[in-house]
Amino acid sequence: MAPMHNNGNNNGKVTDALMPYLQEPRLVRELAYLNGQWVHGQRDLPVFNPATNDVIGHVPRLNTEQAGLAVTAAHTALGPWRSLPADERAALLLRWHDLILEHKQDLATLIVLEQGKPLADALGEIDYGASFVRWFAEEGRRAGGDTLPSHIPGAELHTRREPVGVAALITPWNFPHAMITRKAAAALAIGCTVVIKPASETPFSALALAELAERAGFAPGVINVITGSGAELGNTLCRDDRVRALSFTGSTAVGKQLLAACADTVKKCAMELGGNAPFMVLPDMDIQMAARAAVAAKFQTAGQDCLAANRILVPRPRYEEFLDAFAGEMARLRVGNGLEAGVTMGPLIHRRAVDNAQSLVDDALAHGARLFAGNRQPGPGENFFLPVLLADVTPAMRVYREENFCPVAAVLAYEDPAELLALANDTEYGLAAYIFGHDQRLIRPLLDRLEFGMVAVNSVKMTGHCIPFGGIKHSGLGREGSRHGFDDFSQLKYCCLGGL
Ligand SMILES: NC(=O)c1ccc[n+]([C@@H]2O[C@H](COP(=O)([O-])OP(=O)(O)OC[C@H]3O[C@@H](n4cnc5c(N)ncnc54)[C@H](O)[C@@H]3O)[C@@H](O)[C@H]2O)c1
Ligand SMILES: N[C@@H](CC=O)C(=O)O
Repeated sequence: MAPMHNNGNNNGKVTDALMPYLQEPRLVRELAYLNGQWVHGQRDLPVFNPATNDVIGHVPRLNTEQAGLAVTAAHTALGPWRSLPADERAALLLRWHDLILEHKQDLATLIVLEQGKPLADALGEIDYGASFVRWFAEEGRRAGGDTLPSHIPGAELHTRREPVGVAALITPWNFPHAMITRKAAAALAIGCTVVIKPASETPFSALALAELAERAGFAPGVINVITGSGAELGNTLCRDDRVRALSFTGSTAVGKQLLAACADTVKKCAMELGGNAPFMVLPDMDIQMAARAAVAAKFQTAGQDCLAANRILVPRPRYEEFLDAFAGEMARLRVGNGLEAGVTMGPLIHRRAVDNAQSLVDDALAHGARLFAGNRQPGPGENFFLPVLLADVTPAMRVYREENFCPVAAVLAYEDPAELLALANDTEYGLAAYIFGHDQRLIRPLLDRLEFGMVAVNSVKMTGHCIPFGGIKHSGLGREGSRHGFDDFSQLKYCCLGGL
């Protein structure tokens, strides 16, 4: 299709591949956003559409000096921003929220083009992302401290909740919009300024958010978006003493490196890391309903979701019945380009992810798993991997131990409640767990003993602006969303006002 628009904002470069799809091409920025200016790097990085492998545009590969300049901008903007009345910060956030929803269709289309998920899911992500902006705008007006009963005669004791300072936000590619707003809205509402480093695979969603923030009227330096190598820029942000908080969402391996890099400057660190969720089917559960829920919980975002149901645990007497039902539900998934009507599962993010999926299946089959359903036909493009159902998975297999992050479902049978709990907790991860069933005598003890930060009973959906999203063990530190979302971006100051 011939391009309809020229956004003309990128020094002669035009993202021809994106233009035909957008109502407002100016949302696509191929420059980084630093101190209220759109800036170049010395080199560029290509951005690919995972469904076609076409290059859809370029963004600057900023160097470490430019990352430092972004921190300087955020540091300079901090004083005026934190001094604004909370109502004024809230008003700006609400304007940003309204602009996001006004441009929902374009923002969702951008997600599909750079991330691959189906358009309906991308539209849902924009609603989800915007909900954090509204929530924190409102909560920021109520985020105060406490007055304490005094133990010192004549003294007045109170605490204030103050912004921690400049916050670095490093985000992944699987939710390129919502993982930014969930952090940025909390940080900004409480009075921090931010430097955002989106994943190199999906920078356009982040830059579109910066464009809308500029239109909303945020002052220069309050919101900065830097693009380039994760390792180079991430390391610079972690080592800069002016950055007082790091909020990271991504893999456990990278999170551990960043935690170590932050030790020297003793930053507040929020870590939203990987998961390996158990999906527990109880003996009294309707099997067809359980299978439908398990397919939804496993294949969302083509399995590239931190909440994906990775280890599906089924009572031995209902095992084969469940496998049949799951295979039937899985067959209804329609794999293809996320822009095509009716597609329910898109491509994986890149070829490396496809190779990893294949190697997980090969490893499981070599260790005795059964390929129950799914096939080895190629998908509709290089980065596609068709859904696979593996039965008879064991703890010896990589697909059980690792966060598999692909459309491979692993099912195991359990004999009794003790084995169910032991299998569910048998992972270094501790993000989310699902229980499907009705028997309270089984559910209550599981709620007590499951080692996960979030547990959903009879619900695939568990996320939202008002809940404290987060994991334990190697899945992370801290919570996002809810009133707890402020904790990693704020610190208490205790004041003792003596009577003299
Ligand atoms: N817990 C959550 O809320 C949550 C949400 C979404 C994704 N995730 C996790 O994210 C992972 C998938 O995302 P990903 O592949 O983008 O993760 P990743 O760890 O590879 O990358 C995340 C971010 O870190 C940057 N980065 C990569 N290497 C770096 C380094 N050495 N130093 C500094 N920064 C670096 C990347 O550019 C990106 O911006 C999965 O593990 C998934 O579970 C967790
Ligand atoms: N699905 C999660 C993000 C994890 O990948 C969410 O809902 O926030």
